[in-house]
Amino acid sequence: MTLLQAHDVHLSFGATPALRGAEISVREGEILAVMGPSGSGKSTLLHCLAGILVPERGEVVFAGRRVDRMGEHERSSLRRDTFGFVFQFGQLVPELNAEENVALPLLLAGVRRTKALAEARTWLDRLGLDGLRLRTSGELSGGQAQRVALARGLVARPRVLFADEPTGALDSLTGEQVMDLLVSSARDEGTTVVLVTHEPRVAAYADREVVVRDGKVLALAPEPIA
Ligand SMILES: Nc1ncnc2c1ncn2[C@@H]1O[C@H](COP(=O)(O)OP(=O)(O)OP(=O)(O)O)[C@@H](O)[C@H]1O
Repeated sequence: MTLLQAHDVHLSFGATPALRGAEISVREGEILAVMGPSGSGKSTLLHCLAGILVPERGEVVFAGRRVDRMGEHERSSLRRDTFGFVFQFGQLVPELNAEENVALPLLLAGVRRTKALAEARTWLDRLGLDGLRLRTSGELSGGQAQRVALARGLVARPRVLFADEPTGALDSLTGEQVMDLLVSSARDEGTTVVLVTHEPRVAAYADREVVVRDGKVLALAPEPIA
């Protein structure tokens, strides 16, 4: 079943067209990799799907709801309550420790602090970070910080996890560890994942790949079975 869809989406930044009639369908529970060269429009497409940006033309539909027609308040509730995010550079709040960073989405959703922190600890344990829960981002390695960011992206049990180059700042071994955790956690939780990456090794973790080129989405045929 299709959970999230963009149809004929156009968006420009000034004179620069970033999306020019993008079409994409994301099925419930799948891990979809969005590939393509630098500047092709991958991040802009992710931002439109996630209700961060509003297209100038076209439709974005999540679970039957027109995201492109929502006001800022409704889109921000959707992002907070239904979507999770992991970005390239973790973007942890530097003043907070790992446990508090992970608890943030729950606190923003109104969950009591003790409950939110307990849930955060569960996720830190799951991602092998139990010894690091009181460290701030400055006291974590890049891979550890990105695992904390992953825990934060998943803690509120989002329907869709948007991951924009989640391993882009990591060496390849650390990147693979983060992808292993991302994929296994998403599968366990039944979370749908939209993964933007330009690395084929990262895209190989996905169930399906599409390529963005010049603001349009090209679907790839499935690999023939050898
Ligand atoms: N906030 C912005 N202001 C101006 N131009 C932008 C902005 N965001 C993106 N663009 C432009 O829109 C086009 C698409 O950018 P986008 O970031 O979506 O591509 P991308 O495929 O994700 O690239 P990369 O892999 O390098 O991150 C590019 O030409 C980019 O320079």
